[in-house]
Order: sequence, then C-alpha cells, then structure tokens
Amino acid sequence: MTDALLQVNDLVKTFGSGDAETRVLRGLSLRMDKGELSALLGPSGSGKSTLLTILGTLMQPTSGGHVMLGVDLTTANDRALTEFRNRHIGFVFQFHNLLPDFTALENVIFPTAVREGRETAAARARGRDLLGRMGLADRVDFPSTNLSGGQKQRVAVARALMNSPELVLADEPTGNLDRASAIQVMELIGQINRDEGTTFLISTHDEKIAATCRRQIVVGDGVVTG
Ligand SMILES: Nc1ncnc2c1ncn2[C@@H]1O[C@H](COP(=O)(O)OP(=O)(O)OP(=O)(O)O)[C@@H](O)[C@H]1O
Repeated sequence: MTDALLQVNDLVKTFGSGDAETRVLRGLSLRMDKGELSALLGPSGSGKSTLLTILGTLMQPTSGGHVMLGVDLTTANDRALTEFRNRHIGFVFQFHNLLPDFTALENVIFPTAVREGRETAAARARGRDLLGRMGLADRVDFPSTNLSGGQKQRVAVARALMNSPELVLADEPTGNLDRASAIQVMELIGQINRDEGTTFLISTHDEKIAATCRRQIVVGDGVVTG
C-alpha cells in the first residue's frame, strides 16, 4: 500500500455571510498518496483555487481540515504553518510572478535567499541544476523579461522545486501558454515527478493537459465527484 501524503476531511469553505454567503466547498474529502501526479478539474467557480489555497495553508477552512505528512494543519498556529509551508509545499501560479529585473537563476533562488538571509553556493548550484532540468541551462543568466512565456513558467516551476517540497500545488500553470509550451511544461513536471517523487496537484480547464496526469480529480458542487 502507498503512503498517504495528505488526507482532506469534510472540508467546508464559506465566503461572506447572510444573503451574500457563498458556500464553495461543501464537505470535500480527498486522499493523495506520495508521488501522485494529479490534475484538478471542475467548472469555473467550482472551488479549485479555494481548495489549492487551503491545501497550501494560505487560508483556513470554515470547518473540516487536512493532515499532511502526519501534521494536522487545521490546528497549527500561524508560525508553524509558515514553517511547514516553506519546508514542504511549492507553488506555481498561472501568472509566473517573476521579478523582471532579476535573472532566471536569481528568481529561482530569491525566496530561499530571503528566508536564509543569504545566498549560498549550495542554493546557486541547486538553482542551476533545476534550470538545467527545465531545459534552460543556456538561459540561467538571462533577465527574466527576455524569456518567452513558456520559459518563464519553467523558471517558476524550478523556483517551486527549490526546497525539494513533497507537494507542489499548481493553479492553472499552463493557462497562459500555447499548446506546445503547455505540453513541454507538463512533460518536465512529469519528469520531476518520476525523478524526485514530488507529488503534484495541478488545476486546469484543459482536458488534454489533465490527461497527461496519472490521476484526474474532478470537483463539482463543492465535493469531489470523480
Ligand atoms: N475571497 C473571496 N470572497 C468571496 N468569494 C470568493 C472568494 N474567493 C473565491 N470566492 C468565490 O468562490 C467560488 C470559487 O472560486 P475559485 O476561485 O475557488 O473557483 P475555481 O474553480 O478556481 O474557478 P476558475 O476555474 O474560474 O479559476 C467563486 O464563486 C468565487 O467567486
């Protein structure tokens, strides 16, 4: 039997109150095992981003909760959550959020350098290695503004992997890319998943992109429907 990476139990998330209340997650439960490569599908507004934000410990649910790597993240305090997030979770968003005046390598190592208070040779080596694995060995010292959309998104994936997180949460990482770049990003994610055993949960509207993942998790009416 494979090990559980995370277990989500009866997650409820409500925004607003009274007439303006929106009940987005309505008792969602989900288990993910270590090493999964999963797509998260569902209609617009079904709560995919909300779920990713809660799993990333960036927002608390209204009720229910989740346990990751044996840690109950519902009851943890802010400081413990920040530490947990930094160590175990990586994020990729639809818009890469790269710093335009920084090179590809500087963008990849910047969050780690800020956290550690310095830029170490080990961090630079890890950053270079990851950019190489993203097919960007010849773009390491390019300012990020000079990179194509697909290249920028591959830098963002490398940045998310910098601390060797067990889980990477990606919110429509290919939503802004042409088909060829989207497929390339997914192939590289697949390679990292195989080589490092990193677990990925990737939201997408694109069935073809979802089909490149081993598992498809479908959200509808605030619960997992498939
Ligand atoms: N901070 C918030 N305050 C109020 N409502 C919110 C908030 N965040 C999300 N919502 C609402 O929750 C619902 C789910 O939003 P969410 O972004 O999670 O959906 P999604 O499945 O990711 O959608 P899409 O595929 O369009 O990105 C939407 O109706 C949205 O308007």
